[in-house]
Amino acid sequence: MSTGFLIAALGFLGLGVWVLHKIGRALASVLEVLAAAAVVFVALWWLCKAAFWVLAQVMTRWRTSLTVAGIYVWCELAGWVSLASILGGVGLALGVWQLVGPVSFDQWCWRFLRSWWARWFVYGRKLPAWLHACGLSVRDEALPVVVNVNLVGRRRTLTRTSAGTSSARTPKVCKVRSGASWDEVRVELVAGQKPEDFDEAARALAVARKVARCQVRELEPNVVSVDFQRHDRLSSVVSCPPLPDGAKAGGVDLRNVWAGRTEYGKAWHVPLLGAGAHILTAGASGAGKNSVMWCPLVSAASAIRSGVVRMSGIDPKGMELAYGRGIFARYAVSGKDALEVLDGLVDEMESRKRAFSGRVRTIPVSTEYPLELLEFDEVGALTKYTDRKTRDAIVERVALLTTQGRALGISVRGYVQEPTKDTVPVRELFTRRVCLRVTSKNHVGMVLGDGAYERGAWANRIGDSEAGVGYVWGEGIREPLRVRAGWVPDETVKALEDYVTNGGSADLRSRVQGVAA
Ligand SMILES: Nc1ncnc2c1ncn2[C@@H]1O[C@H](COP(=O)(O)OP(=O)(O)OP(=O)(O)O)[C@@H](O)[C@H]1O
Repeated sequence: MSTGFLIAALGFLGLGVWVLHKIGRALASVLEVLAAAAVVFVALWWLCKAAFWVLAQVMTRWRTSLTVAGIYVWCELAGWVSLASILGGVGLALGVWQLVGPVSFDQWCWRFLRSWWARWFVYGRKLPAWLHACGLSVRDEALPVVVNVNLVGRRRTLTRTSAGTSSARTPKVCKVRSGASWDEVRVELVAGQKPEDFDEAARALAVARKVARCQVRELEPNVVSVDFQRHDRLSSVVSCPPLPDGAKAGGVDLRNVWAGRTEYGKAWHVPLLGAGAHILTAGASGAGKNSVMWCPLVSAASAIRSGVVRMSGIDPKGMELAYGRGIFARYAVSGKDALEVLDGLVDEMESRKRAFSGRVRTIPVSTEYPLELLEFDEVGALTKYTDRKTRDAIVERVALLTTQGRALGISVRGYVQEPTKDTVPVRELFTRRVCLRVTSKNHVGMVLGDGAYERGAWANRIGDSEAGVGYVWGEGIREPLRVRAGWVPDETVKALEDYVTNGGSADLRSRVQGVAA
């Protein structure tokens, strides 16, 4: 009995082991199939991703793709030695070009290479991290919750994905243009951002890039250009143009008169006539207001000499314009005389209105109806520090001329040290403003308008040695532009006076009297 039971038990046990063995083998082969399928699936997934990435690169970076394809085809057909020798030859030719004509080399070749390099190796790689560090990324608070289940420790944890840059959306770098001194990086904003956010972060971005200046320009509602200044092109003095040779004096475009250079290495032109011609220049003592005044006059010398421009000057200090007194047909030092000059201009304006009303919308300037250009130095001396009656009368006349003079060929250019509303109550009426070195950050906004400082017009940080450097903003200019006025030495002012008055033989005052008569 016990032997039979033992045999039966052993039989069952054997059967059980055999069944388990079969089940184990079946499970193992199922798992094997599943693992193989998973490997194939993952491999296919990565393959598709890689193919998609390559396709995207070819589509979006077609120049790089073409270059790579070209190099590959060349190596296949002609071998790498010929390619290397040709590249070496091209490099040598470029080196010679750089030595012989650095300006044309930069303009036609180097800036494209530099832009390409900056796009891929500087801004493409580093800008997202700088933007994130400067608070210019949008953190996605609705990140997916990841559930970590630990079977061994029977513990479950809920976590969000990491909070680094990968969890935040940063603006996309669209294009980089690298000029001689500025890199202009065009970025596309992400939803939730506005251009003003970039304005506020401009200084932090400059620090991140380790440059002195960063300026933000709004190009489209969702695209801004973040400009980094690599070199200061305005660090050395800009010379004013030579006076024309009397006999060869050509016509002057009074809407576009050379006044200095911009930080982009281009010429800075100012209008003396038409849109943007009423210019207010503010700057602390010694900031270089006089070069902003004299340089365009030197450029327009032939037009002043020929009588197409008639100059008026108000010079409360009696020193600055007095140095070139001969070029001014009307001139005043005291408040009473200033009022007389302004009245003369207002009368001229009224007579032009009568002569042209209903016939033209903008009068053509000529020797008969010249551009009346008023240079009003130290505006504050007469609009704040005189008796109330004179002050009010002066402010009223200046307001009349700046609001109505444009179409009638009358322009006013004012200069002031302290740009507060008390000192220049009519400052808003000047259509274009220049802010040279000022003593306080608040003055920048007072001169150039709200938001100018945030947009990079840091006129309070201009150094004492940078006389003539300033920012221009106003009608016709989208963003504050850093410029340096051409430096006009005393002897050039004298030469200008000599040129305009034809060696002192022309009495410009008679032109006013002639018209009045
Ligand atoms: N564009 C310039 N480039 C280089 N140096 C300049 C320039 N303009 C002026 N300077 C230098 O700065 C000095 C002061 O200039 P300027 O007399 O024009 O200042 P300002 O602003 O008119 O001062 P103030 O209001 O006291 O008359 C000049 O004597 C000259 O040495």
